[in-house]
Amino acid sequence: MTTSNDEKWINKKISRRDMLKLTSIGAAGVAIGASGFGGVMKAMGYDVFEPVADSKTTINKIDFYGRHQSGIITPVQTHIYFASLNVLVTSKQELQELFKKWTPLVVRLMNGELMVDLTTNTRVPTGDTGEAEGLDASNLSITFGVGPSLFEKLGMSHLKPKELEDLPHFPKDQLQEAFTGGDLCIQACADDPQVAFHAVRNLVRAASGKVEIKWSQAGFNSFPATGGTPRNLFAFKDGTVNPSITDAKDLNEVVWVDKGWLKGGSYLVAREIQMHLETWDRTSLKDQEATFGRYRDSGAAFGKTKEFDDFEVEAKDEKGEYIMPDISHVHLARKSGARMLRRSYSYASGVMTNTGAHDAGLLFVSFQKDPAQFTAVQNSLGRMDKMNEYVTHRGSAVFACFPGVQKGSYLGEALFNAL
Ligand SMILES: C=CC1=C(C)c2cc3[nH]c(cc4nc(cc5[nH]c(cc1n2)c(C)c5CCC(=O)O)C(CCC(=O)O)=C4C)c(C)c3C=C
Ligand SMILES: [Fe+2]
Repeated sequence: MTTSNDEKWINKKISRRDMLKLTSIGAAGVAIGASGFGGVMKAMGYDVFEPVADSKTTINKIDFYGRHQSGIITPVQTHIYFASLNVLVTSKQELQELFKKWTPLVVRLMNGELMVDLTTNTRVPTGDTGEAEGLDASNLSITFGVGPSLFEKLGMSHLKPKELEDLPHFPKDQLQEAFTGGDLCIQACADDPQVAFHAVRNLVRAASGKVEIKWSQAGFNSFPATGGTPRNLFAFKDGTVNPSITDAKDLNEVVWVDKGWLKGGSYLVAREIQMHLETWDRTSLKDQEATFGRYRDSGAAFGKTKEFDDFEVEAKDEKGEYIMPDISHVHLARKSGARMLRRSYSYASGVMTNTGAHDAGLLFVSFQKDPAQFTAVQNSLGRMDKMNEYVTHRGSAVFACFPGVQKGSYLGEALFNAL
């Protein structure tokens, strides 16, 4: 690390007297060689941020640094561990310190490394909980967002983007506090469930006393051996119509925020949606297909043969009836005219104790440049969506996900610089 980099990350203002002290230490050449300028600053009580680089040798690794955070246009991994957190810190400065602390830890986790180097002292708790030892980086991505409630809590309301509001109540919502809201989110996705869980567990542990988990959800996606779109727990291909993650123009139109401190970031909507599998399993295949307006096996839209064949939502048959039923999920979603990048995961969390039914469903996750895009689609689905018979929305949250981090910077820097 260079001296100029170190200097950039000094939290407190350095007084002239302190600077003189430092200069004399430097002149005397004491200890600086071993620990560097950063070490000296730390010893003097200054909080110094030490960046960690993306590893060039780790296999199955997603880069941390870049224009955008990982986990948004990263190819979808097989597992998610999503945590919504409330902050216990009471000042912006403490929150900034937390993100400075988290940043190098996140790079290490995404490098497939332990959070901290192992100690041989068995008398103290270990710095890393250890369950990811021997596992590779597993394409771990970690995405941080801030929720509307954070801004008022920490006296930063003037910096809350006007788009960042709790989602409105939708007609069929049965939201439970236990799956709703949160000041911050950590979305960890990986091709190994333990790697994703380990990341969240250790980041929360490193923030002990500063954050608490409000709600969390583990999820999975299974990809066909030959590749392609995963199927949800209703057995339908889910994620067919999505912006291409390599089409920069489309992503700028649909996903990336282009103004203010959030420029290069995106809004994440999370919906915990229970799927009533027992009811679905009693439904004929014909009705199941009519629910989506797509064929189950091929994933093609009604009247088409291949999954990605384009369709005209208003197209009618010779009897003058819509080819894609007008109350089907896809018809209504498409008709809204709004677009989003969906990145959802199935979950199966045991049994509903009151009914004995599966507690299973979809952790719906979408990214968009404005949460209004989600609201437009959900309003279009409204009370009409034929899928409503089979699902219950029980959780909802929205977060502004920071732009990407450049080496030497830290998560959320643009927000804190705007303070
Ligand atoms: C408000 C946004 C959406 C919610 C909530 C939602 C829930 C949900 N969806 C499925 C299954 C499928 N959805 C499909 C397509 C689709 N869904 C949305 C939006 C929401 N879905 C959009 C924008 C689209 C694409 C519409 C289009 O333009 O074609 C499909 C079809 C295949 C696909 O394109 O992915 C399925 C299947 C479930 C099970 C669910 C909640 C549990
Ligand atoms: Fe959908």
